[in-house]
Amino acid sequence: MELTPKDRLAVALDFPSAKSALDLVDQLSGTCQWFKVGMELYYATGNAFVETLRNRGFNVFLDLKLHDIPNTVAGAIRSATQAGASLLTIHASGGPAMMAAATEAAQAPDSPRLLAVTVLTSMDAAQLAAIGVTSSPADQVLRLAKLAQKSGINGMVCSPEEAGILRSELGSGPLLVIPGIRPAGSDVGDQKRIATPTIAIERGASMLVVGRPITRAANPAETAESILKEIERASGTDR
Ligand SMILES: O=C(O)c1cc(=O)[nH]c(=O)n1[C@@H]1O[C@H](COP(=O)(O)O)[C@@H](O)[C@H]1O
Repeated sequence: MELTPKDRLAVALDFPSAKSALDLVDQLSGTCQWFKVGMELYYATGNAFVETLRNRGFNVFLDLKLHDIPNTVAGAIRSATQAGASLLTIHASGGPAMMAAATEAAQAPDSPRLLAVTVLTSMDAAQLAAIGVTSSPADQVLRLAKLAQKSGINGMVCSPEEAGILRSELGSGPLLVIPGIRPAGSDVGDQKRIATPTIAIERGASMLVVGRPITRAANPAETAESILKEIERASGTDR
């Protein structure tokens, strides 16, 4: 996937209705090219909202984080494909059989490209230990990312902390999509493994996912513009 600087920022539309999401989209149109539709908005609006964004010329990242038995995930991917999203997330922790079934279900030319979510950026070592994972977040991310790659999934979601290790271990092929982005001085909120846009890009991120630092900013378009400038500066020095 060829990425222009504008393609390297996806704004997370974590809103409860089409109206509130479109209010923000209107403010960002002209600045941003990619929007992420996650569970909150998708459960409220379904494929219709994805189609609305497509009709306005935007690229859609459908973040459904599918995690179920292989047959169910494959069916969900076929249903979601009808919406016209370019990217779709599944949980790598669903395991290799689930990821293989997902790959198989996303072979149509109009299928979204799949991204395997490794370890949520809201989790730290203590949260992982609480669910019985005693590896460090970085080791667990790498394990899941390698499994995803073997299952035919060539895009991963991880935190900025692991972007560098995944880029060096997996090579230049995978699309590394990085949430947990916090421009200097912004609220951390519920995120645990975070970094600035510059650090994430320098570590090899393909695309950054930014929600609240933009959607809750006093001037979302200005904030998005300054993040895009930061991405451009950082990519100029790195890739
Ligand atoms: O798959 C994701 O996009 C995702 C994975 C992850 O590990 N962490 C994570 O925060 N996200 C999403 O990225 C966005 C981050 O939002 P902010 O924390 O508001 O910037 C949210 O929409 C999350 O659902």
